[in-house]
Amino acid sequence: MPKGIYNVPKAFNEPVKSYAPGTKEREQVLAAFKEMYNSTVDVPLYIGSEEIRTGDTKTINPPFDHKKVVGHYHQAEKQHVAQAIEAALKAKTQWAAMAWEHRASIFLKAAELLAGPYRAKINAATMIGQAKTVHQAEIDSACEFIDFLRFNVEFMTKIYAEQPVSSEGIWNRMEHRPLEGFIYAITPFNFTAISGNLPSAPALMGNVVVWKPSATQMLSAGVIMEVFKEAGLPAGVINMVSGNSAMISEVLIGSRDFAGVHFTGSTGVFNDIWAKIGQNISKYKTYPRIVGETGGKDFVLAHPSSIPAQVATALSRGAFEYQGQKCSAASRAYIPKSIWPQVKELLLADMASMKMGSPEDMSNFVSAVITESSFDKLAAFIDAAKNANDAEVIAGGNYDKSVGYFIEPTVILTDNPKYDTMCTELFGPVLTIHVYEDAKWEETLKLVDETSPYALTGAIFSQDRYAIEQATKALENSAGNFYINDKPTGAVVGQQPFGGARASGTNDKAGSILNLLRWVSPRTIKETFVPPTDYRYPFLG
Ligand SMILES: NC(=O)c1ccc[n+]([C@@H]2O[C@H](COP(=O)([O-])OP(=O)(O)OC[C@H]3O[C@@H](n4cnc5c(N)ncnc54)[C@H](O)[C@@H]3O)[C@@H](O)[C@H]2O)c1
Ligand SMILES: N[C@@H](CCC=O)C(=O)O
Repeated sequence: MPKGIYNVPKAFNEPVKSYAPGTKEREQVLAAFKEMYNSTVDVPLYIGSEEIRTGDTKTINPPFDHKKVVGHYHQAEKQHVAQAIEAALKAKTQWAAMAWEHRASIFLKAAELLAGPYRAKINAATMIGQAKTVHQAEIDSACEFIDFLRFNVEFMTKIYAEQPVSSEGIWNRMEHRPLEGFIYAITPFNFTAISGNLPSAPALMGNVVVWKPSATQMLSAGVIMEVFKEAGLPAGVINMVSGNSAMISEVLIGSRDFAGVHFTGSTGVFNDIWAKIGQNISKYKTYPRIVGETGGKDFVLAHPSSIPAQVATALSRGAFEYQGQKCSAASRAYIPKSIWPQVKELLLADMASMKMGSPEDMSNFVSAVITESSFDKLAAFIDAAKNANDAEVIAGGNYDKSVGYFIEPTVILTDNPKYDTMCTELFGPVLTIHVYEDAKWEETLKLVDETSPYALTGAIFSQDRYAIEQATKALENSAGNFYINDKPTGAVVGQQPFGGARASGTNDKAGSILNLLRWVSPRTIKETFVPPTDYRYPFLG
């Protein structure tokens, strides 16, 4: 037990390295890339203290060179998932009882390992396995992951410090217990940082976790487990299983000890998980916490007063960085007629200069999309737009999967504001633009709000403060992360807590105190120093 009321190191955002030619970090990441690309890793299941190799493996292939094999990962069977629950529950008592400063130390050490000795490795794994350019890998797998770890430690101490008042003669205390049971963390392919945060945030608060990464993030998932182990995380606190998602969910959500799910991924999958939890509700020891951050159809709305170069740059970056595979990516835009010719000219010039290929070639701005099924889906939407009466492809539109799953950054222009790609999440480098009459600004605000079921991110551009105020109010429920004169991507931990409502999730704001509060169950303790010894009130005489 602590013998002091400790202060933790002040959290700060990890500075983003430049990787400019001639820098040490560029040399290091390229060396790590080469080494990983020319070897084959074998990613096991991590259950308790064991690394389990089931022999039922799947290959890991870089999306930009899909015939290349850079490793294998092992798939779990039912018995392994049950074993992971057992290992978690076995670790629980000791982990939950460990003094908080030791839990904090483990995750602060993980942050420093990522900032130093593991930086090149985790970035290279993210570049290869998830097809991120070096800058996109750096802001995700290095900086955002480090930020989650550092800031969560600080938030944890704020939660513990928040105490009720005590009136004379009594002492009221609040303790924040971990949940009874285990947490199921399910993570998406597109952010290594999210994969690290979803199991580690509940673990930091004293919980034990079974983590299921995405099949297309296994290369960096393996590195995350290496980092946690080297940081000193005790066996069984975070157990990693991969394989058939439906089977894994059936076992975990079907367990009496299931205490919560920490999910990030698509809305459909989250809805299924919620329904499964509902079906099992009478089985659980405690009501499970359900936290899910899901899809988006994120908008950029320009006012006639906005500056065309700013709008065009926000679209180039917001829509096409990481091939549009951010839940926050700008995927629908509303541009007033008066500035459209300039915005169009600048945007198309930007796009003409974007190079696409392997992340190893650092002159590439974009790379491949994650899988063949994603490629096929995107190609079908592009073809449909080419054949539509109410839409046209005005830039890009080509695709080729012979070597990698390459989809050219594409812009669809539509005069139908409810055109399919204005409403449906595509999750790729496809931006749909609707040009509106300047006089229809207010109608367009309504349109932006009502067009999609999602409410994750959105951006408005304007030089007119009245218009900014009006849009901020009109779009109050349209986005959980709302940007004024900035692109809708790139939230920073501690600065722009992230998440949305409506079909975009439970809005529990990853990278904030609000998220950590979901992983504890407070107990109020009242202690009376001198208890009464007579039941009669004074007025009874
Ligand atoms: N709101 C956010 O913060 C946020 C962040 C990143 C990604 N996303 C969303 O994630 C999606 C893209 O990621 P993805 O393609 O990895 O999503 P996905 O929904 O296909 O997969 C997410 C995770 O769920 C797993 N899964 C699939 N079926 C399952 C089941 N029946 N039971 C349990 N797990 C199951 C997958 O294996 C993966 O680990 C997009 O919709 C994007 O908007 C949202
Ligand atoms: N937090 C990231 C998006 C995560 C989802 O993919 C951003 O703000 O761009």
